[in-house]
Amino acid sequence: MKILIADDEPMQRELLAGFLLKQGYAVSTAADGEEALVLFQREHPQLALIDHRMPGLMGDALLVEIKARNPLARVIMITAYGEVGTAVTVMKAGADDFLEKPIDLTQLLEKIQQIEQDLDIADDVAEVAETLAAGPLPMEIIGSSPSMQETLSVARRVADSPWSVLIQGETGTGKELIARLIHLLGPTPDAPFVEVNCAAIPENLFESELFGHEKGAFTGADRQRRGRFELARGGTLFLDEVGELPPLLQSKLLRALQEKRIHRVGGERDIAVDTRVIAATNRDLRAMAETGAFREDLFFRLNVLDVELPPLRRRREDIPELVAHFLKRYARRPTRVGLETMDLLVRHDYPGNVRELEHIIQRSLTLARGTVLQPKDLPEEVRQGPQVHQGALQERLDAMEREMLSAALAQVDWVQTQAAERLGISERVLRYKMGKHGLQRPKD
Ligand SMILES: Nc1ncnc2c1ncn2[C@@H]1O[C@H](COP(=O)(O)OP(=O)(O)OP(=O)(O)O)[C@@H](O)[C@H]1O
Repeated sequence: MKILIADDEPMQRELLAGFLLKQGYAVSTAADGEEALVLFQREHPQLALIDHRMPGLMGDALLVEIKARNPLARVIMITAYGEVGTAVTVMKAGADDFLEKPIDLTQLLEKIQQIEQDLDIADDVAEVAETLAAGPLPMEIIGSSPSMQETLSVARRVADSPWSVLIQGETGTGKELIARLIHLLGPTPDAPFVEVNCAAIPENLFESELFGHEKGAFTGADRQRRGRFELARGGTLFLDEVGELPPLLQSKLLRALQEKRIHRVGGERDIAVDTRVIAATNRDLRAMAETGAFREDLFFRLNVLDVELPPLRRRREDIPELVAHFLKRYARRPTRVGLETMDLLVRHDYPGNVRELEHIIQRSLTLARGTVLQPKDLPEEVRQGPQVHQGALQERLDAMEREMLSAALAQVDWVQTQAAERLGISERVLRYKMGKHGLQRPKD
């Protein structure tokens, strides 16, 4: 049996690894959650021993990621002594078992042997892991409309080349899905696919997140850490919402792409990386490059190949098929969609695109009484159908929206989290709306 140990505490890690090796198990060790995930993808262990408290990707998050990649893999969570609450939480979150510190090695061995007995199906685990490792499979991408077919055929053609790809499309159109498809169809489908959401990382942590850091590089850097660029070595680095990358990082990314080398924060030497970069954006990056809001040379680097994802309202013929797909995925029992309901679904405009449709189906399923979705199960804005008073009214509303957005943003010095909170919308919706109205932080 292969066992993965994830613990940031070197002593504990080595103690466990040494003990388990002596018992004849194949052991690999990781010092943090990200590394653990990479190892998990590569080696398909049947069991992971995870320290609940780790910096970076926490034990909880790692648990979820592992179970998402292979539901059959077992996870034993190591919790601090006396933290009954934590133990309950991790079990609820899907851990198979937990052990309190200090670890009783005899007890650990018993648990492992029990798992081994349960896992006569050990071979199946490896097989499932292999199919799941790279995320959603290509056939899960729905779209027979001509525009989606065109997009998919471009994606297939660019997959083989080593060049950077820029995927453009509104929020929720499936950019990440296409990025995974390109990775899977590329020359190294088994290598890691590592995602970075450029809008979600605080500016001061960006460089270390992307390129890693050496021990002591800054206050709090109490150990060496590899960045996502390095973790994606040989595979694909997916830079989501690349338009949000701060200017300094834009230069550093450009250098990394040009020289195929990176530099950890506080590091003395360069590290060669043969990582393919796929970037995605819901903003008009070309326009941003033209106005100087995004480095033009970086734009050209990223945009060597480009894939365009059409908004859902431009390919309404895909809607029924997507509805069927999400019903199959989320309905607990066979469920149909009434004619009138489907009609409303096809006519809705979906500013949040496929993700919005997915959420609508999920939500409707929880509201529906019978096995047929009715119009009353749909959210208000879908049920009302397309607005008749477009034109003048729409223009006024748009103008009002734009004004409210820019006022809210200016009040909080363009901190998007705070502006979204003031407006009572999610950050994602805020960014979408900023894109729609071409709102950008003014340069000082
Ligand atoms: N063609 C499709 N077939 C099936 N599912 C899809 C399709 N397109 C998108 N989805 C689903 O819709 C959701 C959103 O897709 P994804 O995260 O890839 O969008 P995105 O463009 O990367 O969004 P964002 O810009 O907000 O990051 C996901 O759950 C994805 O699985």
